[in-house]
Amino acid sequence: MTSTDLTAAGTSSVFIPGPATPYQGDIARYWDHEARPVNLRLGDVDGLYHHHYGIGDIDHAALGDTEDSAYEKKLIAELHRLESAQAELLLEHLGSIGRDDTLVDAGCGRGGSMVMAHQRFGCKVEGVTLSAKQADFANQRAHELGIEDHVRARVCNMLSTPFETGQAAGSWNNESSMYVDLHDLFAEHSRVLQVGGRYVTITGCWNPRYGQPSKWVSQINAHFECNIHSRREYLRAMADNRLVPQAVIDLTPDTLPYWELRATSSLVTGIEEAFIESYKDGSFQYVLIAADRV
Ligand SMILES: C[S@@+](CC[C@H](N)C(=O)[O-])C[C@H]1O[C@@H](n2cnc3c(N)ncnc32)[C@H](O)[C@@H]1O
Ligand SMILES: CC(C)=CCC/C(C)=C/COP(=O)(O)OP(=O)(O)O
Ligand SMILES: [Mg+2]
Repeated sequence: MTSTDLTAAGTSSVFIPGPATPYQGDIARYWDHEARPVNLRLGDVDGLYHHHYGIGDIDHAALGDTEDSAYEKKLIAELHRLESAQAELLLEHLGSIGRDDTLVDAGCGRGGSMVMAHQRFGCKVEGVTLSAKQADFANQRAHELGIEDHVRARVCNMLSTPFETGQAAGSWNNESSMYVDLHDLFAEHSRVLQVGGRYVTITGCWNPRYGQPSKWVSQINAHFECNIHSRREYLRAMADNRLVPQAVIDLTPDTLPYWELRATSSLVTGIEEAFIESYKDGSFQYVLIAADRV
């Protein structure tokens, strides 16, 4: 078995098993090397670093005149505001969470959603990511904010977590479920959640009404080395794992303004067209699913 001793990286002295599969090794490397300005410059706005997209209407008054020398800075702040609004919507769907509760963020990235969850509920938040760089980053931010006793990221496979059965009052995947088999994923959430606990995901999924994944969906998969599932697959895998949907919200119209604004910025990455076109032709959807663990 391969292993990583993260003592030198400052994260933990515990023995961490290597990736469960060669694919997971690819994904760990991908996120270890990720440093796109569209993510870092947005995170620098207020110290919440996200790896997900935005929702909501553009505040044109806040953006002001495109000719203004401060316009680009305002544009970055606006994109960041929309990404944080996305995380707020996800957290809202966790329902009422107490200070003594524990939440699990599966695929936590640099930890922006974890910090927001702690600030909202005062509770413990445990995150897992395949990337040691991301876990270090998230733990460093928690330390800087003085919340390291409540917010912690670990290098760990979300399909096989160290959490106790029934430990969590809530758990979520924020744009991280397209890297795993959904039956395996929901079996693990179902194990970790207490009965009556709440699971929430915000994800991009292909639309069964379109027929099969469109060329745009294939382009997004290739760009991120992920495997986008269909909406039908989500609902089936939840039903098979004691997760009963309470809300299924199509956020596609709410995320389009974010993409159209982002496409005009200097921080474009080249994937904007695929998101805009697939949302418009109906082959791809941005959805929130909130489910009760029964
Ligand atoms: C697009 S990022 C989303 C990050 C975060 N949820 C957010 O909203 O900012 C995808 C994340 O999923 C994580 N991930 C992918 N497969 C994973 C797995 N099998 N176990 C744990 N984390 C995984 C990656 O390491 C990365 O942190
Ligand atoms: C909705 C779908 C299909 C998401 C795929 C997962 C993903 C890579 C999310 C955004 O990460 P990011 O914030 O690092 O990406 P970017 O650099 O494009 O902002
Ligand atoms: Mg991003």
